[in-house]
Amino acid sequence: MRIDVVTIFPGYLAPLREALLGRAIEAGLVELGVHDLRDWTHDVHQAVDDSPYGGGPGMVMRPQVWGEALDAVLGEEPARLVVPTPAGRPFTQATAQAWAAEERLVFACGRYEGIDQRVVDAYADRGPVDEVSIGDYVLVGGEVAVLVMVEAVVRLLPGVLGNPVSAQEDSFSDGLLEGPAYTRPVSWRGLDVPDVLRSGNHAAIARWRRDRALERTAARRPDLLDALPPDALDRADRAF
Ligand SMILES: COc1cc(COC(=O)c2cn[nH]c2)cc(-c2cccnc2)c1
Repeated sequence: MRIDVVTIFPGYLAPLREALLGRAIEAGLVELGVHDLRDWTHDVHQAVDDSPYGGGPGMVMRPQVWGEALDAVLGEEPARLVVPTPAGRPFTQATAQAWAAEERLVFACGRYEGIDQRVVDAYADRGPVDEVSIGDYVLVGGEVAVLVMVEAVVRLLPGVLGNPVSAQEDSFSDGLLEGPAYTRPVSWRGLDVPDVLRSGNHAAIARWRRDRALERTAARRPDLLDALPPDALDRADRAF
């Protein structure tokens, strides 16, 4: 997979070259290109924004600069263009799973009040364009959202995670939140590891873990329970 990011703050994307993701890049599992949007400006001020038509607060990013940058970065290769924005569709584990199958992802990091809508419109007939949100809050720019989405996607690529099974057993992969996890020591500050986890009874352990996941999901994310397909919960599950 090749990932390109266009931003006015390339340094914001430096963490992508650290640790697990950095090793995936070094191992050739993923290629990463980070591009400075200002490289496609031609004026002495390297202006990337301008006042919004119709008035209103803040500035809007200019279409011409983005057009030259994305033409150059996208080239002729097909790619999914992703624009992080509070106004986007929710980015979920399902989105990450789908994008992990893509050959190319190109991320456009907006700042100010956003990017002139014609940029999204102009590229919509060249290939898939996704305006996506990582949550219901407003950031100053899309760069942090790109760090989140790239990590969620790249960890799913074959060979990136040491133990791939954990990608399948992720939170959300069975539609529920993960329950509590424990490790040594068995007693810590007067708090003990639940006995069942040390019983060696794998059926009881699986039941206990499922019950804790259902309990946590009902308490913290009832919306996820409502979204489960009807056959997802068996009779023992319905005890919750
Ligand atoms: C491309 O257009 C954007 C992008 C961003 C950065 O992304 C996020 O904030 C985000 C992404 N997922 N959840 C939040 C922010 C604005 C923005 C700023 C101020 C007022 N209104 C909108 C616009």
